[in-house]
Amino acid sequence: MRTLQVDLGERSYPIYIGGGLLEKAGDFFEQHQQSTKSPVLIVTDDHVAPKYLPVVETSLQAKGYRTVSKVVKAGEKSKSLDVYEEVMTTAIEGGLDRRSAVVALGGGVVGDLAGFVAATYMRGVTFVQMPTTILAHDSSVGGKVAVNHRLAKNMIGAFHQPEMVLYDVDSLQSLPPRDVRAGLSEMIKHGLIWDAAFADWCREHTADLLALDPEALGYGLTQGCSIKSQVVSVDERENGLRAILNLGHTLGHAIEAIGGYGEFLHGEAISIGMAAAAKLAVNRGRDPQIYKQTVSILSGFGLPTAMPAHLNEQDVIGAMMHDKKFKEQTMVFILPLAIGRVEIVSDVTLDEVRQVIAELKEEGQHV
Ligand SMILES: NC(=O)c1ccc[n+]([C@@H]2O[C@H](COP(=O)([O-])OP(=O)(O)OC[C@H]3O[C@@H](n4cnc5c(N)ncnc54)[C@H](O)[C@@H]3O)[C@@H](O)[C@H]2O)c1
Ligand SMILES: O=C(O)C(=O)C[C@@H](O)[C@H](O)[C@H](O)COP(=O)(O)O
Ligand SMILES: [Zn+2]
Repeated sequence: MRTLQVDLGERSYPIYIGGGLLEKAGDFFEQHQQSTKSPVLIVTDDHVAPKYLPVVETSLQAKGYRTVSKVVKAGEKSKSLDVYEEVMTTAIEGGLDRRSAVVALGGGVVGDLAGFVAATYMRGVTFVQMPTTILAHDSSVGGKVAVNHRLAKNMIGAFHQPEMVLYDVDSLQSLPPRDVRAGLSEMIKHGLIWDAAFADWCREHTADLLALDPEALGYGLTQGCSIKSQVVSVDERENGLRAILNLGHTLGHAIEAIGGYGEFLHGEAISIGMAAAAKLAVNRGRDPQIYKQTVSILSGFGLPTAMPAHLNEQDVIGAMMHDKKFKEQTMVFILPLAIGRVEIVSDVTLDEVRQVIAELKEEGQHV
């Protein structure tokens, strides 16, 4: 097992990464929740529950915790205020008190939803992340929790750090291939924003990662979590540096929203967004190799890098204008300076965005 630490003063917490950890959930829980046996709410989805819920329930119950479970429908649509209210109802009916914990057992959807419940139930209770997707190496670390609004992603949320992240990498073996690829998109992002050598390593280990080779996965997830926690430790609430974690998200979130939170997976939309950011950087005079290399690594993983032809340019721009990063008539974009290095640029005009959308549609015709 590898252990990383997210350094945030009194809100610091460990990330445990290894095999067989869900079976030991009760032991880890006791270490972190020694003083209370208040009921625990486990939030999961209907793909994850049949596979991993019983083992977590059994492990917690064996240590004397009473558990209450809420199984939501799998998929991005469950990151909604309606489902949030349903989970709250389960928490209240289940008798959770102020010393209770909420556990997110699943991917980023369950993590963001359960985290927002933990942040707001009785004004905030303990939160534990048990990620079961590759993508969740990103979402389980850093404390951003939220649900979506019909008009814009993650619009209703909070910062609420977990007490610990228990990352059982054995669980990843049951992921469908599409979710494997989408999860690797955020792993590649961590290389593109922070560490050229790690981006290279991802490219060189494309086949191993797609095949869920345990050694490659363990290394890749540890590096991804480590980069994420280094950034978050410097800037917990996104007053500056943390914005770099948003590479590809300005456009990506718009694509997810206009796709009705289901047509495109988060990692897929972010892949298109990363290609767009690289193209924008090149249009602003950066080395054309940046775009070529970005597209090469992403497409090597089978990720999309072209703007889908059926997406209407005006709809995309309209959705982007609801984003947290829209200010007056300009957009904040994270743009690559080179592979492994990015800058935060706050003066990208809508015309530049229109041009990139058109160019990425053109690229799509050559795929
Ligand atoms: N809070 C953050 O910092 C942050 C960071 C990145 C992404 N996110 C959010 O994360 C979400 C995407 O996360 P995701 O890609 O994990 O999606 P997800 O939670 O929907 O999981 C993807 C799919 O895999 C299934 N699944 C999960 N674990 C499985 C397993 N072990 N075996 C088989 N199937 C399994 C799920 O049921 C789902 O169908 C988005 O909402 C995105 O906005 C948040
Ligand atoms: O943790 C962060 O900060 C990120 O930006 C990570 C992103 O991968 C993630 O999708 C996040 O939820 C986006 O945050 P938002 O503030 O743009 O909604
Ligand atoms: Zn993301």
